[in-house]
Amino acid sequence: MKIEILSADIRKIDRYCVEVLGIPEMILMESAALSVLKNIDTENITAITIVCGTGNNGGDGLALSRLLSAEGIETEIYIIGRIEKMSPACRKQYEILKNMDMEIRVIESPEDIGDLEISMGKSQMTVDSIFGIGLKRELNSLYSTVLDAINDKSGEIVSIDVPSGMNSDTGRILTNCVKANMTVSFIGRKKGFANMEEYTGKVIVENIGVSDITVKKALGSI
Ligand SMILES: NC(=O)C1=CN([C@@H]2O[C@H](COP(=O)(O)OP(=O)(O)OC[C@H]3O[C@@H](n4cnc5c(N)ncnc54)[C@H](OP(=O)(O)O)[C@@H]3O)[C@@H](O)[C@H]2O)[C@H](O)CC1
Ligand SMILES: [K+]
Repeated sequence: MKIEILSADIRKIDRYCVEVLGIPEMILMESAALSVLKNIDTENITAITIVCGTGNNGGDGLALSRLLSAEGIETEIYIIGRIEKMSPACRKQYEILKNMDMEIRVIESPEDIGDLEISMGKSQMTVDSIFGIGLKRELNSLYSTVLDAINDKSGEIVSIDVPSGMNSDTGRILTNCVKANMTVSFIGRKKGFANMEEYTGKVIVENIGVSDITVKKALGSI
């Protein structure tokens, strides 16, 4: 889509895909993860740290971790926040990784970010999948500390859908924000990205298998 899009529109499109077209949420998530993978130079990267939240943006990151590890890339996976808070799709991705015996470290307190800092320092890339279009309110010290650490310790940074810390509708920074080299955003360029390249880096829009006609139907414009 060439238009700039609001989170409310993305939610309508999501609902339309799931409830009217019958596309399972997990399929949309897999498409999202595959579209991020497509934009990562897997030939030249050996280690990636993936930092996930507990919503569906985090679920995208967990799905991507599985795809990256299948490519032979060393993945260091972190979840920020409490497991009990996970959205159903994020939890499902978490359970799949657990069934695969993949190591996942959970950080619930800003004092516990030591391993994460070491992982990001050793990796060539950090994937930011903490918050997408679902970010609300100012960040607490756990999240603001982690976002600062991502900016300080990472090599290249790729944000999934939205650089974490930014309101995707307005571009407002809630406390602080990841400064990505690249943001792979889904379905449409988010309205809040205008003049925010310092945080988004290069923006790539991927359709995740949702056509322009589906978008128009979902939004009631045809
Ligand atoms: N059609 C699509 O584009 C698809 C997008 N996908 C991905 O899904 C996310 C949106 O997922 P959602 O679960 O709605 O939202 P987020 O993951 O961005 O965030 C929700 C969680 O974050 C918590 N939250 C929000 N603000 C804060 C804050 N300031 N501090 C701490 N925690 C916060 C929120 O908790 P609440 O307490 O507020 O309920 C949630 O736990 C989209 O961006 C894409 O990446 C799909 O995967 C595919 C389809
Ligand atoms: K993100």
